[in-house]
Amino acid sequence: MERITVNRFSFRRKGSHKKKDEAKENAFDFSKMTHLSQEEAQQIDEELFTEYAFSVDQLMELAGYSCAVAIAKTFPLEKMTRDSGAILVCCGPGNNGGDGMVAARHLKLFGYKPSIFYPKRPNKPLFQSLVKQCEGMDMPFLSFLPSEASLISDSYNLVVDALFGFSFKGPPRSDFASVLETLKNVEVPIASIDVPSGWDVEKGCEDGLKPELLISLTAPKLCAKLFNGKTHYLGGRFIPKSLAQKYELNLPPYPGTECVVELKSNAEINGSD
Ligand SMILES: NC(=O)C1=CN([C@@H]2O[C@H](COP(=O)(O)OP(=O)(O)OC[C@H]3O[C@@H](n4cnc5c(N)ncnc54)[C@H](OP(=O)(O)O)[C@@H]3O)[C@@H](O)[C@H]2O)[C@@H](O)CC1
Ligand SMILES: [K+]
Repeated sequence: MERITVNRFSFRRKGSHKKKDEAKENAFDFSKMTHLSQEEAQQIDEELFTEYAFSVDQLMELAGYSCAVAIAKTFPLEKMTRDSGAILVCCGPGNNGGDGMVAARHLKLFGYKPSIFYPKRPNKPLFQSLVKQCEGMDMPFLSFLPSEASLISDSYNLVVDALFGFSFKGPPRSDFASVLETLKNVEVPIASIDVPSGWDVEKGCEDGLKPELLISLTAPKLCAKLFNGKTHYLGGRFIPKSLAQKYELNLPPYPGTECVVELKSNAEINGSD
């Protein structure tokens, strides 16, 4: 490795870090990547709060930010054709919905035009603040979701699915069943946060949503083995090394200071591409 010495300090020559990261990524065996069960995902989440004393809003901010970055990398603003970057962010009643509002806030700062559909709001300060932040940044909240999928496809470039994450237990109850049915029929791409909503966290769902982008947080869940969309990112770069070792998480390294890392598609992993 080439080093330059300036006074007493020694620096790696610019670019050598990048090459090292790329080499590590290339060396990663995706066929051995960790996929979490629902219970493991919930246990890790719980430990982050209890053993490591993180607060929910800290992790939600990092999770949502990484989703916004993955979305912007996959669907660049300048390629969007409808209403200069209009996107629809659908948020559910749990923390997955919270990630969705954080992602919406960052996407707005990146120049997109998010509208939010948030039909079931928990009566908790965290979620009330997230709503207030989004309203304060001029993001409209839809009072209902058009039941005709074509109205959504005509108005938005992308739907962000932040309805349910790793705590979903199917089948979807009536209030959200119709929302999921509508989203199944939209023709614009869907970006799902952590788990495609309506999918069983471990077994997936054959006739469920078919997102084009999936952003797995912490680690892919078992259902991600059935994800056939174009792009898969890992985000939520907040896992302490000791926790990763305890759960034997085998995940590709994040490049440099990036908050997301792109994962190989299942077709590439299984060699059918
Ligand atoms: N460590 C990490 O990686 C971090 C992850 N984070 C994020 O948190 C997400 C997990 O969040 P979560 O645990 O709050 O649950 P989530 O999946 O949003 O949904 C629960 C809600 O759904 C409801 N519900 C369930 N089944 C239903 C059904 N069949 N039909 C209808 N409703 C149903 C359920 O209702 P209940 O059954 O309680 O009445 C409850 O209201 C995770 O995926 C990631 O996005 C980050 O924010 C922080 C760090
Ligand atoms: K989701």
